[in-house]
Amino acid sequence: MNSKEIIDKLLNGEMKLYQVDKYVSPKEATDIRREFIEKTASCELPHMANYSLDMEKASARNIENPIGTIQLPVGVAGPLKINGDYCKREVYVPLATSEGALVASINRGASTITASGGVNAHVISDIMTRAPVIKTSSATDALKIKQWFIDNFQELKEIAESTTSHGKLLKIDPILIVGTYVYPRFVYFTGDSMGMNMVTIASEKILDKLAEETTGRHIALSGNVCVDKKPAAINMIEGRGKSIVADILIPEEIVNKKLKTTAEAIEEVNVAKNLIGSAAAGSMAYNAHYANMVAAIFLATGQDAAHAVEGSLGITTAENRNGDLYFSVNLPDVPVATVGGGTSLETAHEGLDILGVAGSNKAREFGEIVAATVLAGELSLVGALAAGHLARAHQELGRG
Ligand SMILES: CC(C)(COP(=O)([O-])OP(=O)([O-])OC[C@H]1O[C@@H](n2cnc3c(N)ncnc32)[C@H](O)[C@@H]1OP(=O)([O-])[O-])[C@@H](O)C(=O)NCCC(=O)NCCSC(=O)C[C@@](C)(O)CC(=O)[O-]
Ligand SMILES: NC(=O)C1=CN([C@@H]2O[C@H](COP(=O)(O)OP(=O)(O)OC[C@H]3O[C@@H](n4cnc5c(N)ncnc54)[C@H](OP(=O)(O)O)[C@@H]3O)[C@@H](O)[C@H]2O)C=CC1
Repeated sequence: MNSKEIIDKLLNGEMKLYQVDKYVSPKEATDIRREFIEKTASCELPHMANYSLDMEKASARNIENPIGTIQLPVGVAGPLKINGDYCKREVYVPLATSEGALVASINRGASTITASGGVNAHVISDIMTRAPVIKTSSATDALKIKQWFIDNFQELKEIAESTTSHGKLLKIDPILIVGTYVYPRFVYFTGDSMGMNMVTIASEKILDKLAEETTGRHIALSGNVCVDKKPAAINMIEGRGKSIVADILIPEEIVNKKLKTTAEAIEEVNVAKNLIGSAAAGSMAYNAHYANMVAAIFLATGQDAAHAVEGSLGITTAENRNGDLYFSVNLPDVPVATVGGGTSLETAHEGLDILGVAGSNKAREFGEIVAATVLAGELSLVGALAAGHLARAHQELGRG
């Protein structure tokens, strides 16, 4: 069948968009679907058509019904000096965004940090979670299922780990009970992958065993106690992905020169805005804009963009120490990968290459870089608010 015949079949409803791949190569299928959309939406898509990415590879594992790619500008911030447990060097950070002033802001934070000797960063927890929901007939039965998980942990660990050569089931904790429903939170180590496919496959095996040995009926493989891609207190407290803390002491003269303000003013803004303002609003993110830095790095390096929701959680602290500024960011929930998922898409791999963290044994180093970048952007924005420069900056850089 040639492309004209396929488009005719698509237009008259005889073929579905995802069936095009059966007749032509992934690249041709992409072109045909795009042409079909151009016809049905009466528009032209020359920019989505223009890409260098290997669509055959992408359509095998990253995308269904592809019609092309989108492009976002990528800027860099740096040099950013990091004194981490895994990352001990200066980096230039790739950032994909369309928000004018954001890269400038992170760059200013990086400049402030590097002039101050670097930012400290520590990964304090490294896990990925999946929590199914299981239905029982009574709270008493629910407690029995909870006990079954506790009593059989070693065997369940072996079952889960039989599905992966890198994943490890660390614990099942907490096991929540709500009436007749049981929510065991399976906590895994997933190596350098973000791990959601890995832990989902492993957890399903555990549920097969549950079905064989108990009367519990699993209703859904994800019962929302994981908590994946939603903001949640359990993730803030227990952690998810990498939990990371980064901090720095910035000398008074550098605060004055680079941020055009004082430690006292920054402390005041942080308390009034990030702590009290967030509490008054019922926000779960006691910070100014972690999501900005997390989303921009995630887009540049092939992370799952929806996880920016989780990366937005966390608390910023700022202290005036006799004119010097102590500043910290605390990120409990940053799911990152240097293998798997979208990390092998060509531009994503290049983004990881800029940071020197593509491939195995790099995920914690990457986590520290994310946290250091978050500190850079957070510091600059809180500094701009303290100096009264926010509107001016966006007037100049966001409306050029
Ligand atoms: C815009 C600045 C940086 C100007 O800051 P400045 O101090 O007036 O600029 P400067 O010309 O004196 O330069 C200082 C440093 O900024 C950097 N810099 C300066 N200009 C550029 C540029 N064009 N390109 C790249 N880097 C730039 C550069 O690092 C430079 O230092 P150097 O390296 O030369 O020693 C500052 O005013 C700023 O950071 N403002 C805050 C902007 C910001 O953080 N926006 C984030 C988005 S806001 C948002 O989305 C969330 C929000 C606000 O709604 C959340 C909430 O509710 O809080
Ligand atoms: N399934 C779901 O419910 C959800 C899926 N996702 C998607 O899941 C994807 C991410 O899942 P994820 O499991 O990370 O990725 P992949 O499904 O891409 O799997 C990555 C695999 O890489 C292998 N691997 C090779 N080297 C390493 C290493 N050094 N460390 C760890 N693993 C290694 C592992 O194989 P082995 O296991 O054999 O050791 C691992 O399973 C993303 O595309 C994301 O969008 C997101 C949210 C939910």
